[in-house]
Amino acid sequence: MTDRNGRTVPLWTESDVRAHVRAPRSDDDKYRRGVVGMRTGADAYPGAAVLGVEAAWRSGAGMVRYAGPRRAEDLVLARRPETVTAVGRVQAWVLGSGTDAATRTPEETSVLRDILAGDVAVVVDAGALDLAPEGSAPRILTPHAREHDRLRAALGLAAADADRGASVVETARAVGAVVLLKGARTLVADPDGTLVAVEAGTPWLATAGTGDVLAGIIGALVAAAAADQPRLDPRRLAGLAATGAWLHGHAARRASTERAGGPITALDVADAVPAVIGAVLAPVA
Ligand SMILES: NC(=O)C1=CN([C@@H]2O[C@H](COP(=O)(O)OP(=O)(O)OC[C@H]3O[C@@H](n4cnc5c(N)ncnc54)[C@H](O)[C@@H]3O)[C@@H](O)[C@H]2O)[C@@H](O)CC1
Ligand SMILES: Nc1ncnc2c1ncn2[C@@H]1O[C@H](COP(=O)(O)OP(=O)(O)O)[C@@H](O)[C@H]1O
Repeated sequence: MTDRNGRTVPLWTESDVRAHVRAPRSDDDKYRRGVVGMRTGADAYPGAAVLGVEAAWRSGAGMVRYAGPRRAEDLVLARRPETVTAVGRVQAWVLGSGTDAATRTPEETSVLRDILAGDVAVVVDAGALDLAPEGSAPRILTPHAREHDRLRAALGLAAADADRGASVVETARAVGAVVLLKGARTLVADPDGTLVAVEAGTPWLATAGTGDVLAGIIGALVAAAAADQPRLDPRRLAGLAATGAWLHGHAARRASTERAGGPITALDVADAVPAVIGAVLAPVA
């Protein structure tokens, strides 16, 4: 795929995806499959917690641990009683979906800072993006265009211009983390300047909560990879992020196809993820 400046930006393919999805094994237990920890959802947006947790389960997590406000926790457990609300070890974190930095408590800010200063890989979304620049943990940031511009402003960079690819590479370098810029064409840059594009979705994806689902999918992929190999380098994290976007887009297409090409909701996307993963992992004849 050639961008508007004549550069070639590789498109993420199904065989790239296959190399980043961990197939379950007979010697697995739930911890070997990877545990995702999620601090998402707020009283204003409790549904985002449900969407992300659902997506992480549907993407093959061995366990999902959830921590958030009481109302969000109740909704998560009503939808997914499998979810564990006790504190414990995780192989990947998802922070920020359905939260707002402006209303975050100092206690929550302190917990997020500690996670972002740790060794466990973190997917940083929505209301936690303001804390991402100060983090040292391996990080995947998942902004949409407005969030990307806010992040760039915090980094002292001008708003992204029409050359989205150059902008997202610049952001990834400045923040020292993988940046996944959402859109009809999702771009993933690592801090070394490698850029890939994911074109997998449908315009029906432009509906509330699909970004929360994407964060949950990526969290499960990172946890599975980290359960095998705890130290994931930025190139690997970028591959896992691109894989998440590919699965998400194909799940959306599948969900729409099941509805005669009609509209979908965010939960429909999460529901369709297992069939997409199954097809990717199916032995090629
Ligand atoms: N079910 C849920 O709980 C959901 C929670 N969400 C969470 O909601 C939070 C905010 O995300 P956003 O992407 O909205 O944040 P943004 O701050 O990027 O977007 C809000 C912007 O949209 C503008 N806007 C609001 N309503 C509009 C309208 N009707 N027409 C045109 N412009 C309008 C506002 O002026 C503001 O500038 C995040 O934490 C996100 O994760 C969203 O994912 C949606 C679903
Ligand atoms: N026009 C579009 N075509 C295809 N995919 C889109 C389009 N617009 C948005 N998306 C995808 O939908 C998702 C929306 O995420 P986000 O903006 O974070 O929504 P929310 O905050 O409501 O969860 C992203 O994965 C993005 O790539």
